[in-house]
Amino acid sequence: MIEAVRLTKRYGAKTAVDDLSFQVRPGVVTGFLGPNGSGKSTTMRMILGLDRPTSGRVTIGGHPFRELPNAPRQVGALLDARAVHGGRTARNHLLALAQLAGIPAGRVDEVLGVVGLQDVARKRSNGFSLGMGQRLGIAAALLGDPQVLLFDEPVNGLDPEGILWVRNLMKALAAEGRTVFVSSHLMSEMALTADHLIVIGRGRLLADMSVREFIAANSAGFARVRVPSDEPEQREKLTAALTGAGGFVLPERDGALRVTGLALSRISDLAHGAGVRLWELSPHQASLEEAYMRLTQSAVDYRSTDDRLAELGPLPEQGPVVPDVPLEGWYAPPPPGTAPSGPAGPSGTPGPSGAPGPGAGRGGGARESRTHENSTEDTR
Ligand SMILES: Nc1ncnc2c1ncn2[C@@H]1O[C@H](COP(=O)(O)OP(=O)(O)OP(=O)(O)O)[C@@H](O)[C@H]1O
Repeated sequence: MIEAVRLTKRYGAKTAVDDLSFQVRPGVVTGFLGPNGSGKSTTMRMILGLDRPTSGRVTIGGHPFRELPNAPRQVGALLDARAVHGGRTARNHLLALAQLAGIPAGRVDEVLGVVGLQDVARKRSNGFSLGMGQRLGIAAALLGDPQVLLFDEPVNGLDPEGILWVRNLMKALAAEGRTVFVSSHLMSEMALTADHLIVIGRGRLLADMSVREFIAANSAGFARVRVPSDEPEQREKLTAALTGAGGFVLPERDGALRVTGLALSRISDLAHGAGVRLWELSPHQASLEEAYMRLTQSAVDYRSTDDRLAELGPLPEQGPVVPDVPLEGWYAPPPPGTAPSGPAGPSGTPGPSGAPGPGAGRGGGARESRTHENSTEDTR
């Protein structure tokens, strides 16, 4: 188990990690999520004894990393896949690491096979693609057959097949009872890989819960309403009626209206009262990616000026909604046969949802919201 207690790291005036306490348990994949610059890598570096905490502590199996006997055989990590001596072949790189850690050479060929690099084992790694470099980094992490594994953004640069492979590998390692801690800035990927989530923003803990609890605590139901496409004035009329009744209305890109704060029956009555014909009135559940972006939106350092998330307004107050069928993206209609029938929330929108579908997440997370980088902070 990894345990952080009031972990804090300051670089001059910058607080990269702020009073962070959490536990990472064996047997499950724990996703470590946060927008760019939220302190994930700094936390991982402190777990691995590469950075000293300003205050607080972090231990693995009860010991600080530097005090672990034979650490490479207990803890494996992928931090920066580019940190490889490019002049060496993949096999020689791993052999050097194995020798340092007293690991038998036979294990090198084993892990090369596990990561699928056996055919290029005798090629110099400076000719490797980013994805091959990631695989080599993962091979290095697996070398000591460790019980505790840390992966910092392991799917960076991987193609869809590689991403699936990493996902399955993480799950298999956890199923063997290992502690698997994986950072990412993409909720959509973590939702498919992790069982448990630790979410941070600006170095502070925002959430520490299972994926299922995360959805329940953070997602919100909404209604999608559509008027005939050739009657824009009807849309205006309906918007005025819904807003007047206390609803929050957001126009979607395809002409539909996204409504929160009003029950479906109330929306229907208001439309009828205003003499507006409806082509669609359907309940939806916000995507997991959106829930994540809502949670972290005040903790994002860099934001695009064209950020429609900011227009969404606050989450309507409601009890937890635990979804049980896959979510669709923001603008997709519900899949056939998933018309919900459960109890309605305050907005009258029972929740067809669950893990995000392929369309979940508009724009794929905070990285794409970045318009400029504060290079004075990136002094590593
Ligand atoms: N050595 C350093 N000196 C000064 N500031 C640093 C140093 N390392 C990290 N920081 C700052 O601390 C903050 C957290 O950085 P960190 O790399 O841990 O975030 P991250 O969540 O891993 O981000 P990303 O997803 O972009 O990799 C950032 O503002 C970063 O600029």
